[in-house]
Amino acid sequence: MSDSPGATTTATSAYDLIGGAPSVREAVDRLYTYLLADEQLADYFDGIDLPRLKGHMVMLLTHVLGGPTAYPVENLGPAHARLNISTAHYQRVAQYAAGVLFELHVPMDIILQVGQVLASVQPLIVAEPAAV
Ligand code: HEM
Repeated sequence: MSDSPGATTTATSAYDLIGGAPSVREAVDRLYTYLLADEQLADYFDGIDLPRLKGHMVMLLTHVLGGPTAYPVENLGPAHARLNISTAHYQRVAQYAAGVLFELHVPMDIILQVGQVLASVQPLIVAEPAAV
């Protein structure tokens, strides 16, 4: 047991573990580079304010990793509602997100943790099949 003044019991967040803000920014930059280069996905981002979108994604990823920024997850529904996103396209984006984290040597446990959060917001992002 240590009572030294500098001792801390604060658990290191996944955010700190992967290198904090610079790592998150790099992950988001790479993610949108891949999404815009994918011909199945690029059209969704036509006319979108990309710096603003990246800023929100940085906030979301920071939030998910236990970092200092909050992002109201309930905003995801309204943000994607008009886009009519299919499950296949959702999966494509989620796979790119996992791939980017892997590329940046993020530990697999954290990638899986992020993946669970992405899965939990899938219903907010994917359009329900139209009732006929
Ligand atoms: C995989 C899970 C996804 C997450 C976590 C996510 C996250 C986000 C976030 C944080 C925003 C910004 C919302 C705001 O303005 O506050 C956003 C907007 C947007 N997302 Fe996603 N997204 C996902 C999937 C997708 C998919 C699958 C597509 C299309 C294939 C997509 C296309 C867009 C577009 C075009 C916008 C901009 C909407 C606008 O400003 O009008 N997203 N997304």
